[in-house]
Amino acid sequence: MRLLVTGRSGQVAQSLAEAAGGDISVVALGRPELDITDRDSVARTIAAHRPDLVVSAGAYTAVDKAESEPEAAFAANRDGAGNVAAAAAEAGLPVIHLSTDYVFSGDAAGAYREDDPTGPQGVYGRSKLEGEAAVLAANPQAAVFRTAWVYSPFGHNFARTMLRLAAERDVLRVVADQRGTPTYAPDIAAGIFAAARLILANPGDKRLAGVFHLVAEGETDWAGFAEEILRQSALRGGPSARVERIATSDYPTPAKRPANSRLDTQKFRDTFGHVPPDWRNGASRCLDRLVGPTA
Ligand SMILES: NC(=O)C1=CN([C@@H]2O[C@H](COP(=O)(O)OP(=O)(O)OC[C@H]3O[C@@H](n4cnc5c(N)ncnc54)[C@H](O)[C@@H]3O)[C@@H](O)[C@H]2O)C=CC1
Repeated sequence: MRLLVTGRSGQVAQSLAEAAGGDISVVALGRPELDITDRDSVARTIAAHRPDLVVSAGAYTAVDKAESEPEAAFAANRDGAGNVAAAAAEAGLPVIHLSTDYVFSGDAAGAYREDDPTGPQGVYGRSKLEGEAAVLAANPQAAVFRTAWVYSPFGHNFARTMLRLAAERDVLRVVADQRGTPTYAPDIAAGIFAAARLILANPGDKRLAGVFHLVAEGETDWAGFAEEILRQSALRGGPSARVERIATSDYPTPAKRPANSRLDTQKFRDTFGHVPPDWRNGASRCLDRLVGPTA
C-alpha cells in the first residue's frame, strides 16, 4: 500500500516514513511543496503521487502559542485538515486524520470514550475539534484518530526536554496533577499501518470510518512519565535527575490543559484488531535511541 503523509518533518510523519518497507511505501511531504492551507497544492500533490490512502499528520501543534495566534491554528488545524480530507475524497481516497485529547475538558472521572462530550480548553483544542468536524464532513471514508502525549526521537517533545534538562540540573519540577498516556510516535505509526490495511481491504465499510482513540496502554501523570524517562536514562548511563512533583497551578502556561487526558482505546482495538503496547515499553524503545541500549 502507498500512503501519502502530510507534515513531513513531524514526529508521526517521520515515524511513518521510517517504518515503511516491504509492501508499505510512504511519501511524506510538507511545506513548501505541500501546504495544507492551500487546497490546490494538496490536490496537485495527491494527483502527482497517486497514493492509496492519505494520512493527515500535518498540524499547528504549538499549544501555548496558539492562544495568541488563533488564525494560524485554525488555518492549519480546521481549514487545512478539511482541505486534505476533501482533496482525498475528490480522488476517491480514504483519509486517516490525527487529532488530540485536547478536544476534551479533562473534567471527567474516567477514560474518555469517542462519543463523550467534548469541551476544549484552548485555541489549539478548539481548532483541532473543528478540524475533526471538517474532515468527517468532507470525506465519507475518514477515520479520525485522537492520540495524546506524543514523543519520539524527533522534534520537540517532553522526553527530549527532560533529558536535556537532566543534563543541566539536579532537580526537575514536573506537574503531577494531569493524567494521561505517553504515546511513542512509532507506535502510532504501527496503529495507522494496521488500520490502513483494513480500510483498504474493505472499501466503503462504515465501521472503519468515524472517530477512534489511539494511545498506548496504561496511564501516568507528567511527573511519572519524567521519572520513567530518567530511570531508563540512568539504566543506560544517560543523564538523570530527581523529579519534584508540583501542581499545575505552580507552572502557569498560556493554554489550559486537561487534568484528565486518558483515552479509552477499546473501539480502536475492536475495530482494527491492533493493540498498542504499554507506554513504558514505548519509553524503553525511545530511550534506546536517544541514550543507547542498556548494558
Ligand atoms: N505532539 C503531541 O503531543 C500530540 C499531537 N497530536 C496530533 O498528532 C498529529 C501529529 O503530531 P506531531 O507529529 O507530534 O506534530 P509535529 O508538530 O511534530 O508535526 C506537525 C508537522 O506539521 C507541519 N505543518 C504545520 N503547518 C503545515 C502546513 N500548513 N502544511 C504542511 N505541513 C504543516 C509542521 O511543519 C510539522 O512538521 C497532529 O495532528 C497533532 O495535532 C495529538 C495529540 C498529542
